[in-house]
Amino acid sequence: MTEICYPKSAALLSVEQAQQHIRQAIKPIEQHESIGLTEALDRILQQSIHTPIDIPPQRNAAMDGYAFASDALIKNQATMLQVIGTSWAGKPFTGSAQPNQCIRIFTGAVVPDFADSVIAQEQITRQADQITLPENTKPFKNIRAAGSDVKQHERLIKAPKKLKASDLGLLAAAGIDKVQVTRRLKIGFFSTGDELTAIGQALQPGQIYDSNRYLLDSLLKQANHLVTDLGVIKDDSQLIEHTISSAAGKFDVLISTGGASVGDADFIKQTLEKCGQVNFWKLAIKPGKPLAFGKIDDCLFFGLPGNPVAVLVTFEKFVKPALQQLSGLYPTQALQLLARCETPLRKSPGRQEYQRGILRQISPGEFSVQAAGQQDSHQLKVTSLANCFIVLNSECKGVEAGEMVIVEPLDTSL
Ligand SMILES: Nc1nc2c(c(=O)[nH]1)N[C@H]1C(S)=C(S)[C@@H](COP(=O)(O)OP(=O)(O)OC[C@H]3O[C@@H](n4cnc5c(N)ncnc54)[C@H](O)[C@@H]3O)O[C@H]1N2
Ligand code: MOO
Repeated sequence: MTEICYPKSAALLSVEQAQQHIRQAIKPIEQHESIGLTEALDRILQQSIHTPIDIPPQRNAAMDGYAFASDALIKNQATMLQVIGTSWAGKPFTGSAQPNQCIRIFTGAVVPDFADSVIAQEQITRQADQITLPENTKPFKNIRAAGSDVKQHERLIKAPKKLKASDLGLLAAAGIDKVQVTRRLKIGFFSTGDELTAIGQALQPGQIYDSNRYLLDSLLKQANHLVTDLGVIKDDSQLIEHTISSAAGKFDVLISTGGASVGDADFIKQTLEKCGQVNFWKLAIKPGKPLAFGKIDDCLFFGLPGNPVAVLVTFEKFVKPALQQLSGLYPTQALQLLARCETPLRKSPGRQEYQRGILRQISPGEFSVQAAGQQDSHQLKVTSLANCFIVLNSECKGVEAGEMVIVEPLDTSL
């Protein structure tokens, strides 16, 4: 009988080492395009923007009331003024006024040059065209100066930045209708596995539904990504090689799931080696150990493990920051909080674990967490229940109930 000797695992790269390898391998995309504001949400701004005008462009009222010159105020006495006109928002008052005159004014309306103060209507009494300002009325109130938000030529937004709703509001306030953004990242992804069946079809013995493709598709859905689903590829080294080599030239990033480990039907790592280069394979992370990362020419390749929870974790920790960097952003770190762990957590030393947890806010700034359920890497229901990762470093040998742990929220509202 021939004895088979399986190679033992070499030392595993840490999460931080792997992230560093990825950062070093990435050259941000330099091509950009000009797009309209309505298309720009979540796109990556490539060129800093300065405002061509003051915002607000003119001095205007912060309250509905009356605009007057403070010289008219009589110390320790009520002041009577005559109302001689109105400044509406969008229809300024164009006349002039004597010192004892004022105008009716509305929030946002231009304050005419003669006036330096606005009083809210609730504070005065009015009879016909006469108003009475109470004694000790304060001057210079309720006027927003031109440029009090942003001065002309000041920088509005520094690139690179992923544009959010308030950025677009700010750009619109400056009258800017177009922005220079990084072109969309072209991302292709596929599943590997003979056992995979598309949803909508009946399962045959030994088959499972291909959940990874839906998970990955959802993780990738973003305004900045042009995503192509390349389907399911059988566990056949030639088919996998053909898929990778023919797709690499068309995408900035290729992502596969499954076939990343050491089984006889796992071909991802060796195919990547054949078609391009493997930067690393196998990490001290759980789940996600057999992640393979490399390049085929300029195309980044992520061979994610097949287990669905490993797909989620490796996407969050490695693919997401890589996509940010590729599109010109600085990769963001996950927000980490300290929470009291309500349940004991089992863990063996050796790999950094991202256990799935349920995080609760007890009071502002005070959190508790519990395991969302069992922690096997095929368990999607527990992952669906979870709203955070509980991060346990590789030396950790388990957690007692009541200990403080680091958590990374997956949802922004608890
Ligand atoms: N002898 C060893 N075996 C395994 C090791 C190891 O170090 N030595 N590592 C384990 C770890 S950790 C993981 S994770 C898995 C990853 O293996 P692969 O990337 O090769 O993935 P597969 O074997 O193809 O599949 C694993 C698991 O996931 C299911 N799967 C695959 N694709 C999908 C999909 N698209 N949708 C839903 N589920 C999918 C598949 O049926 C398997 O159950 O290897 C361990 N083994
Ligand atoms: O580390 Mo694997 O990714 O057990 O699931």
